[in-house]
Amino acid sequence: MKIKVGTRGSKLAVTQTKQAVAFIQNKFPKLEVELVEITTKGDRLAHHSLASIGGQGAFVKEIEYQLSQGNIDLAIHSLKDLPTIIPNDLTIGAVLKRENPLDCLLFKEEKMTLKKLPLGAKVGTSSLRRQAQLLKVRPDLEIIPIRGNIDTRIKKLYEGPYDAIVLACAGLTRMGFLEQETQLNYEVLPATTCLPSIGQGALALECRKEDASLLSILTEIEDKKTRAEVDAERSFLRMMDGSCTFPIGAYAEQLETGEVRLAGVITSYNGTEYLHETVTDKNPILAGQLLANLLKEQGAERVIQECQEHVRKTTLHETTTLSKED
Ligand SMILES: NCc1[nH]cc(CCC(=O)O)c1CC(=O)O
Repeated sequence: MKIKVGTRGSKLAVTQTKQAVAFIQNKFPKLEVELVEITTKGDRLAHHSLASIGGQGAFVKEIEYQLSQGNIDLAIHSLKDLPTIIPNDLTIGAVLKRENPLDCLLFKEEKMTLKKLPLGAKVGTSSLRRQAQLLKVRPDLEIIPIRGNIDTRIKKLYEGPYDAIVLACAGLTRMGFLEQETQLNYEVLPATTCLPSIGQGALALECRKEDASLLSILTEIEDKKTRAEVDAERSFLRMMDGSCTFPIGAYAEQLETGEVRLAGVITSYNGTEYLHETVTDKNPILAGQLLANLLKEQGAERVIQECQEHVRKTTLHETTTLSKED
């Protein structure tokens, strides 16, 4: 059997596609794979704001189109970039065992930590979720937008106005940036400080629903624990209407009992309003729904609406805007 695997051209996308393909071929050595590079609107317009090019979905839509058309058979995405609702003819055939799901602060200076950053230090992120959770513990920080792929952002840390930037551990690890010889100065942000983006650290393997032969392979390589965890996180996001722009984070962990413990956060843009809850349930989808309902009871919808109004007001005259995720 031979399949075409689509990937974006960014270094991270190519790296993680190759890692996933190697993993599949290790279990199915007879599977032949051809890599097809797809340039998305999001990649071509990397210097524009995400909101102006159609949000995070812009990276995904063109790849899904090629999948639906049959030009490729498999797409490998960072799950956190994949909207909770995907086209009807497509499905997530497998999720792979996830990397460290947490966020990471990279510092310009050696031996720096979040606690030790000087008053008013400049932190680069275009993610409202990261901004809000950082400002909750350090209201004095100055948040400055930053875009571009991982390499570009690390370069900007050293060449730009930033004292620190925030990136996901997973991408940094896959690209080898957290190995000792790179000598980057970093601190992993614990879930108690910064809940990650829904699905962060996991790779999703998307294919056509009707592609039974590929689906049977994907079922075999699926990491069931990761699937349960991201099902819970995505169920929560779906209930909160994750297509909109507001700070939302979640982290699920499947316990030894099989139950899923799910923590979630919804905040105002600067973290002064902060709704945080944890639920545990044996059904991941239900866990997500329980959590969403708990937070709604505490006023989540008002916090979200106020945040969206703030974003609308502050981004009217700017070319660079904040997005749900960066
Ligand atoms: N939207 C950008 C993006 N999409 C996936 C990752 C890497 C982390 C992952 O796979 O979850 C990143 C970079 C980042 O947020 O630092």
